[in-house]
Amino acid sequence: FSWNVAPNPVIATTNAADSSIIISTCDEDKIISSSLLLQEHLDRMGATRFCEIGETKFGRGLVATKDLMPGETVLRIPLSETIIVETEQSDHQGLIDDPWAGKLAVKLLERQRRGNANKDSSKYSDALPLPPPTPTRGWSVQALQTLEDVDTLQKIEIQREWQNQQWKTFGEDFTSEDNTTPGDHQRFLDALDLVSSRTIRCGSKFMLVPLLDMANHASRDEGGGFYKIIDANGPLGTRKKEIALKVGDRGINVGDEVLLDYGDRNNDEWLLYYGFLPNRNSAESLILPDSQRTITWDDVNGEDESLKDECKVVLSLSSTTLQEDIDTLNKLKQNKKHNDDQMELALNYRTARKTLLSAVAGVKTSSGFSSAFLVI
Ligand SMILES: C[S@@+](CC[C@H](N)C(=O)[O-])C[C@H]1O[C@@H](n2cnc3c(N)ncnc32)[C@H](O)[C@@H]1O
Repeated sequence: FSWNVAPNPVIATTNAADSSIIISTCDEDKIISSSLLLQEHLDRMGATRFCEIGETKFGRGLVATKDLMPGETVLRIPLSETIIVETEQSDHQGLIDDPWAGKLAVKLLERQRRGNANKDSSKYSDALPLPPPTPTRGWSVQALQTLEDVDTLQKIEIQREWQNQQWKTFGEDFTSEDNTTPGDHQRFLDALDLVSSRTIRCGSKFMLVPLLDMANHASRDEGGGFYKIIDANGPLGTRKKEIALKVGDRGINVGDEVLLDYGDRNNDEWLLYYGFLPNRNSAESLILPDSQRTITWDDVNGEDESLKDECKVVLSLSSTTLQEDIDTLNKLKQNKKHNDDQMELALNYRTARKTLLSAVAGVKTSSGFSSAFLVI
């Protein structure tokens, strides 16, 4: 089990930075109070939890309220509180015509709309944060150029097309009750971005799970947990299905952040769907532009000289060295201004890419690639 959804190649034609975000509010206090209302609502609906919403080093997250051993359950949410789309294409990921994301986005927006009449319906959507800062959401030209990779720019474009396709296919479902109003398109794209960064998958079920989806990511090695659907006792001797979040191999102490392993994916996918990059990504892979060969960390210390040479050529095409990029990134972090997030993410992406290229090429930098991963 894992956060095993590589959402479809995704993206957007409108510039999100220029348009108002409608699905969630920018007002942090409001998100916090809505989160607490959601937590209380779930308690009333029979959730079991040994964690609570809290501020963590990754922003909002879940914090343990007691010590827990590896494999213990930290959170159980009744399946009736989740938003589910069933798909037959359970073995395929990233298919451009795979409809689960658009369908989930519509369901999410419907819940929000129903909230006007029934407050419980919108408790989940009210507590959602802004969509993550993926490159399709109004990145500056400078930030996009900083990625320094034509293939990545192409993927961003494909994702944009995919998002618009989803709007064409599912937008009508969402607007059928009234006519399309200004902002509907952006509202749909926001929902799609949220869905793409928060959905978990169990077999053919794609699910938005309140509270569980507030767990931030860490790999299993770094203490990330996992989830599964379980049978639990319901009222009057009945049985009911729940989704359980289980503690990872390191166990958790009270006050620690409860983390979830979202699954292995390369930095392109983290960037495009989640809007962040893990510090260490052992699953990083990239395609060399000339030979179209894929390199991964398994290629480090290999004996294929042509592969090494090609990596050196790719590195030589950049106007900056890895060390220069690391220095720039560190400077940016030290003097961080409000709107530097895109640049930081883009530079992180670029340094991670060059770190892998240097490692496979066998090129040493002063920071040393032998640490295997770039941890800044
Ligand atoms: C499923 S949500 C996790 C909860 C989220 N922080 C919230 O407030 O609802 C996934 C999003 O959380 C953020 N996130 C999760 N894990 C992260 C990590 N290890 N580092 C930085 N951001 C992370 C990213 O914005 C990601 O798109």
